Amino acid sequence: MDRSASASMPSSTASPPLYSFPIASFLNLPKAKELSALYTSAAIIISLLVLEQAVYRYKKRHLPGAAWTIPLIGKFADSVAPSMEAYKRQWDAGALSAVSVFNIFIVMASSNEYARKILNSPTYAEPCLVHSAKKVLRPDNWCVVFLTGKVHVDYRRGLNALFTRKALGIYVPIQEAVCRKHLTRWLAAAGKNSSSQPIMMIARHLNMETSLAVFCGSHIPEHAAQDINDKYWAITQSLELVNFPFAFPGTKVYKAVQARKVALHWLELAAHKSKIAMANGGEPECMLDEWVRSLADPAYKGRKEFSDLEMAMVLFSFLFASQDAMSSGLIYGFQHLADHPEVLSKVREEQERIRQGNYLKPLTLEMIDQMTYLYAVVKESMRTKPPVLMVPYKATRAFPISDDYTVPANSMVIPSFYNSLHDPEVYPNPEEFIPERWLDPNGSANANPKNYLVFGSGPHRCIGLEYAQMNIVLTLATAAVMMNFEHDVTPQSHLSDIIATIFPKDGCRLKLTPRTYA
Ligand code: HEM
Repeated sequence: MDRSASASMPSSTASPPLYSFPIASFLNLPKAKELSALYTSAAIIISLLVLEQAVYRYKKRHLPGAAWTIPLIGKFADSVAPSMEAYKRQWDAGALSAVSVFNIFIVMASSNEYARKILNSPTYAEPCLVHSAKKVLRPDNWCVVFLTGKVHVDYRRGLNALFTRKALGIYVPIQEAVCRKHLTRWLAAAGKNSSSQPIMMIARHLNMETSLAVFCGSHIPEHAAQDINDKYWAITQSLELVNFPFAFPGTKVYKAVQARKVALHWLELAAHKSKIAMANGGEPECMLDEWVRSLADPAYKGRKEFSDLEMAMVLFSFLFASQDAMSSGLIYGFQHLADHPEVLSKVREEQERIRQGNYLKPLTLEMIDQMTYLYAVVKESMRTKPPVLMVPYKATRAFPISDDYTVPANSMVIPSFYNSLHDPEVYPNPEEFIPERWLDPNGSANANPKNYLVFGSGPHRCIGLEYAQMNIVLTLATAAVMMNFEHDVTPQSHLSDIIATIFPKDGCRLKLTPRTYA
């Protein structure tokens, strides 16, 4: 007898089978009270959804943009995986266009006129960091981007001492030493592996170590710079337009906050050491020293006391503002030079002339000033591939941006730089990389400086722009004399990834070999 079969099939007269359910209750209709609650909830939800659409349409008025917004999330999907193609479609839709993400109403400004108007209207609009950026920078950080009006002007004035020509002159040997160390390492690695390698992460590392050495000199140990670099990628990755709202362990913002803690720890220690060194009569050897020295200058009128933590927070905000933008500028600089051998050979001719054949002679700011052609290369490289595509601002009150449109108060308003930098009237053949356009003082590129929005415009214009350009020039000059670089072009080389700033999708694969006379 098959006992197992009988055991598994309970008879209908025994206890009720496990799969039976109360048929009677299933057939029961919901009670009237429950029904009414159901209808009320449905009515509220439908009204809210209709209201959401009505508010969107009311704010958008005649601006181009989707006629309806996707309920609740809007264009969330586009902001999670941003692409150049989607942005270009939005910019080309109109000089002003509308979009909504999570019910945040956003006006995108793509023309030069409107982009500049936003950047130069501090009474109507101010920079607004994405949610994650505030958490990463610390909400109590009083860095420049959070300030407005007179406090902002005074604060910036106090930091000007860090970017004077005297200060830049102090930074040059530091930058050159780090650059040579890293490029030598790149060449050593290339010597062991003859295939091309992406320079994306090694260029970011070079940039990070340069920044930390310029900011802190010998007040930060080399292993700390390595530690900060290793963790910094978490910060870059957290800079999405929309993040999970709470920094729970495991989230991108949580990891970024941990990385910031490590960086602030080392920067605070460096500020402490710099104060001691300057108090003992030391000569300024880095940005921190120059800052401490300028505060002690009897001619200096601003606030004199800054705690170690306050100084660390300023330096961290510099890192935050520059690490991704500088790396993008640097990597595209390499890619453009490798793709245009005729430009690279002109760069080398210029180096030969300035260095008078002595490639080991230390660089000075005066020598860098003479690199006119390389400066044109860097300017053109960032025009064609602007590291920062746009900066989010917030309308602090109703902002009459044009004759027929007023941005509603509390909307996000985003000036985009791409169309200004690719305007064919100002830059004929705008997609082409032509450094020569910057060499003619009367040419249309130089005659229209207001189109060059790579570093923004107005009261929040980049504070580090001269240092930034000088650093990219210095790095490319050193690379041009130390190494040959050949671009391994892949189908993704000329597509851009947007990871806070823009990068070649394949990470820019270069094959490096040493130049014999460097
Ligand atoms: C290629 C490199 C860089 C690019 C493309 C770049 C671009 C920008 C842009 C577009 C802005 C916003 C301007 C505006 O709202 O009008 C900005 C602001 C800023 N940048 Fe840069 N930047 C670069 C490097 C640097 C460096 C090296 C530093 C510091 C060492 C720096 C520090 C800052 C600061 C502190 C602000 C905020 C200024 C304020 O709110 O007053 N940036 N940058």
